[in-house]
Amino acid sequence: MSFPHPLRLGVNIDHVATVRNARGGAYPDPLRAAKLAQEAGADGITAHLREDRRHISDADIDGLMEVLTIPLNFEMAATSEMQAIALRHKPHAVCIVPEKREERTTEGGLEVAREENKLAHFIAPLREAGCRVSIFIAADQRQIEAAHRIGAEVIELHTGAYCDAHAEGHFAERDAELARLRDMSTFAHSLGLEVHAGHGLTYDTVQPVAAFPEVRELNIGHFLIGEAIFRGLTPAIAEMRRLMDEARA
Ligand SMILES: CC(=O)[C@@H](O)[C@H](O)COP(=O)(O)O
Ligand SMILES: NCC(=O)COP(=O)(O)O
Repeated sequence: MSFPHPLRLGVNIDHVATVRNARGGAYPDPLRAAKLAQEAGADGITAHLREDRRHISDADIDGLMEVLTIPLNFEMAATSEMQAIALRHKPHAVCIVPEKREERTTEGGLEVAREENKLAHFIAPLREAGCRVSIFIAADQRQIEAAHRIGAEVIELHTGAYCDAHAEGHFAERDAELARLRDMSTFAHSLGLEVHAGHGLTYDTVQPVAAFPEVRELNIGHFLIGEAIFRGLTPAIAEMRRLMDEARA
C-alpha cells in the first residue's frame, strides 16, 4: 500500500461512538465520521474494539471494513476473541494494546517483555494473515527490544504521559517525556521497526512529536472529535494535518 504523506495521520473515531453510546441508538455514526475523515485527508482510520464494547462495536468494525478505502488500524487486546475478529476481517494493521476494564482510557503501554512467548504466538497468525502487527508500547528500551524479538513490524509509542504533563503545566516532566520518546523512536528505528505514536495528542503537543524523523504515523482521536464540536470535523483534521506538515517541513 502506498501513502501520499511521509508522516501519516490516522484518525481515531472511538469517541464518536462514545457519544453515540451515551444515549444508545445510531447517532452520531462513527462510520460517517470515518468517511468524512477519509475525505478530509486522513491517511488511515483507527478504531479500538474494547472487550467491554464501551465505544466501538462489532458492527462498527464490520461497517468500517466494508466502506473504507483507506487502511484500518484495528486496536485490540491480546485475547482469543479479538484475534478471531481480526482474522475474520484481516484489516491493514492490528495494534495490540493493553486493556483494563476499570481504566478510563488506555493508561500505559503493553507489557511485552514479561509476555514474550505468549505474544509471539498470539501475533504469528495475524502476521500470516497479512496484517501489519503493531504493539502499543511505552517509550522503554526493554519493551521495544521485546516487541522486536516477537516479530512485530511496528511499534506505537504511547504519548499520554507527555501530553498529560503538558496539560498539567509540568514542563520539566513534559520535556523529559519528550526526550524519552525521541530517544526511543531513534532506537526502535535502528532495530528496523516502523515507529508510530499517539494518545492524547492535541494542537499544542503534536508538533514536537511530528518532528521526530523516525515517526511515520500519528494516531489521534479524542482531541479531534472534541475539536470537531467547535469547528467541524473536516477543519479540525485539516488543522492537525497542517501542524504535522509544518513540523516536518
Ligand atoms: C489505544 C489507545 O491509545 C486509545 O487511545 C484508544 O484508541 C482510545 O480508546 P480509549 O480512550 O478507550 O483508550
Ligand atoms: N493509539 C492512540 C489513538 O488511537 C488515539 O488516541 P487519542 O488521541 O484518542 O488519545
